[in-house]
Amino acid sequence: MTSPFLRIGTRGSPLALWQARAVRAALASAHEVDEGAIEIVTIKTSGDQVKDRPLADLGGKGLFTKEIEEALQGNRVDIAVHSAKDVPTFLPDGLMLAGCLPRADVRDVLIAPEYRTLAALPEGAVIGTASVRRSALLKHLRPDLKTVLLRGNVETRLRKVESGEFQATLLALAGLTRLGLASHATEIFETETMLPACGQGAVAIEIRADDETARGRVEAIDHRETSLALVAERAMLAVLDGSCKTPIAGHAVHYTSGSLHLRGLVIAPDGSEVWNIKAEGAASDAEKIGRAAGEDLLGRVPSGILTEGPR
Ligand SMILES: NCc1[nH]cc(CCC(=O)O)c1CC(=O)O
Repeated sequence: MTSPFLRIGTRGSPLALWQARAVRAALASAHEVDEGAIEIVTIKTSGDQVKDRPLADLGGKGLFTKEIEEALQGNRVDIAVHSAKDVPTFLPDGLMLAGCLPRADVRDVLIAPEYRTLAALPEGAVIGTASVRRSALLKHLRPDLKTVLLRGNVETRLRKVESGEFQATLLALAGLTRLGLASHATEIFETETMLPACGQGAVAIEIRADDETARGRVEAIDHRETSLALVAERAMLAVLDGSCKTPIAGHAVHYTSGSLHLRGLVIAPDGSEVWNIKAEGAASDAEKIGRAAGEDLLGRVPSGILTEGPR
């Protein structure tokens, strides 16, 4: 038996599998190998197992990546494919991000089958979301709304809102689109209204830093504009030590002129206060732009906001 061209580690959720297959297709085409030569290995993560508690209670980020990263470190897979949004701010030793697919739409959407828009939701309406960022931004826009924990994969969340358990939920348009479910969106929020999570809409590929072969193969499909935007967003997060507890948002846009614009914010979990930052520079300085934005926010946001989680 010949050994596979590459082994891809991924979660087994429909969204994760879509992403892994998209990476496989891009690799097969760039390297002119049969898709069958690229193996997809599904791995269960802790995030897939614990469904009844907020992610913040479970020690923050890494829940959807830990076991996949262990498989990567243990040489059981060669590359790991993740939603960039779920990749921890600080990677485990010996691992690195080597590339991204072209970014999809970064916007969040409302799914409110009965009321359709945020403005039309009745006073005190209940919104199901597992994201402290979305919960805080929603409350900033509509302080009367209630948010409750809603975990589970995209399909489960849709089912709960459609059965009337909640009046609405918020999801990333990118995930819905990948699953062919974008028609469920009843309102699309512009990024000015609801700044996305760092990495939202991007698919990132992680490798062992010392694996030159995998690196070369992944770099051949890297979408540079997306990777540079991700570098800026993640550099900002690294300064703020972003965790699931602290609502942080960030979005960088790479313009064809070669400039990179980054917007970021930190928001009090109850939505009562927001700290914004805008930064720009040459895309080649992506890391510097992100770090400076993070440091600017760090200087203005009360430390209690960054260290205390919402309860
Ligand atoms: N944490 C779950 C997760 N991770 C990535 C996406 C959507 C796809 C993306 O943003 O690339 C989602 C679901 C959601 O937030 O709606």
